[in-house]
Amino acid sequence: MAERKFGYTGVISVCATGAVTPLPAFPGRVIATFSCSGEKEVNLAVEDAKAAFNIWRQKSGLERGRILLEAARIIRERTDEIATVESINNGKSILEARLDIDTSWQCLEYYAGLAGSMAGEHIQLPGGSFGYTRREPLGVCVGIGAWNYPFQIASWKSAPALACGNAMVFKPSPFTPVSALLLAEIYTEAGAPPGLFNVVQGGGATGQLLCQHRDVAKVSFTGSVPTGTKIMEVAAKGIKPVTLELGGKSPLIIFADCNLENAVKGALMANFLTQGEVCCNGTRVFVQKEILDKFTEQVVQQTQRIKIGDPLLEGTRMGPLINRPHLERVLGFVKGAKEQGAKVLCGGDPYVPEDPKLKDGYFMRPCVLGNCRDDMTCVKEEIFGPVMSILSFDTEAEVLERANNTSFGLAAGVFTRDLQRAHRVVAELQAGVCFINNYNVSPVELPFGGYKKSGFGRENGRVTIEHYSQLKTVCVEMGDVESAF
Ligand SMILES: NC(=O)C1=CN([C@@H]2O[C@H](COP(=O)(O)OP(=O)(O)OC[C@H]3O[C@@H](n4cnc5c(N)ncnc54)[C@H](O)[C@@H]3O)[C@@H](O)[C@H]2O)C=CC1
Repeated sequence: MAERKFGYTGVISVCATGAVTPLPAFPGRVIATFSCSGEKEVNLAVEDAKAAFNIWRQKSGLERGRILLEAARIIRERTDEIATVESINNGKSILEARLDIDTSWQCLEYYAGLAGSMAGEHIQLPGGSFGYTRREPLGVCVGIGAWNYPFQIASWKSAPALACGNAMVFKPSPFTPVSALLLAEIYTEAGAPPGLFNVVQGGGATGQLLCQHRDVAKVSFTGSVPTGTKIMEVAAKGIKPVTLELGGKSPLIIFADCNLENAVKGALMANFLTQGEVCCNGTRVFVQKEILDKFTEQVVQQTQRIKIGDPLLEGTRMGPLINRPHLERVLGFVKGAKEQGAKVLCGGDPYVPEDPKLKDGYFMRPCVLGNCRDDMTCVKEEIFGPVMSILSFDTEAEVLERANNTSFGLAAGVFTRDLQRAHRVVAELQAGVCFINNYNVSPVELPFGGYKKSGFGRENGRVTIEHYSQLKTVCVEMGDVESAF
């Protein structure tokens, strides 16, 4: 077995006992052991990031961009290797892991391009006086990630942070601790000062230590609503800005005039990527009555064809869920849905692959639920697994009201051939990210983030610069002081 040791940037608290082996991760097998960071290690990591920040903030945007571009190049070159680690880390198929790595280096490239163009304004004032603004970094930012897109989340948070001149201490989810370390290694190799992107490991306690640290200027968090609430409370005590990327229960609206083939593909994209463990999934699929039967039949057929198994095999399209308790939770939602009157049209049960090595894996068959009503738990709560709920509707006004009847507001989708209807509907949808005639594509040029309880702040796109920088106003007097005294 080839051994691979993970390198770290600067002083970090991670202690990987033994090497991580990027070979088939048999279910339940320990691939790496990390110790959680306590107060001492968190302090060291922040101290280290502060030192790096003092070097980094003095570089021009162009210089920072050059290092980000180099890091993007290294990620691109190592795509297969990183994707393999990510697939083992999370359980997602190798095909999807490669896509995650692609969007990661694209994000670095995008912000590398913007780094050199960040600028303030010059404002003329009376009597030859003037003012100007400087766009300055915030300092040491903290990134806290969920387990579903470990490398991508670390990249989407660090790229804009670093482009703006900040340092970042990042804490991955304890369920997927491995791949963020590769990113740290790559930033260093690309020429970033040691400690600029620093990784600490641990769970909630470590996360809290980071959020409350007095030298931390900002927290960007991806995870659940309850944790987001706690983070906001802690950040409020220090008057720290936060970006919160939280959960969702997004609607996908299929009108009768849609291109049915695309709508069916869209519904699968909206529900079954990364074993359904995707925050922006369109899990409430509203289908106009006229095409309900046809749509449902085709969706079920295609869902049954999804190949489940070893995520490292090229043909696999769905791997295991993140862990046993989560699998049981998702299966529990299916059971509850049946009890409330939903009909399981396919899947929703544990899956045992033929390969004996995989027999204890956390696999389940992707599930389509019919006969759903808006008041069912499976329709109201985020399941975060491969479970699609199909609901039927009659009119546009009705479906809009039902689609918006949720405390979440991350994403929404609409399939129709009617151009005016498409834009009219998305204008009314209470969601931060809307898709017309597609679902779950996330080009890094477009801002991503939620409305309502799905959070605030944005990742990707130009706007994120606002979330990782602050504006300094400089007022310059060219005449004499006119004193009031
Ligand atoms: N909007 C978005 O971009 C995304 C949102 N999510 C959401 O994340 C959730 C699933 O991810 P999980 O990892 O289970 O979420 P989680 O909220 O349990 O944990 C997320 C991260 O927060 C850390 N954490 C836990 N307690 C903390 C505390 N008190 N202070 C600071 N950090 C703390 C965890 O260790 C982990 O790194 C789902 O609700 C999903 O919708 C997931 C991916 C993307």
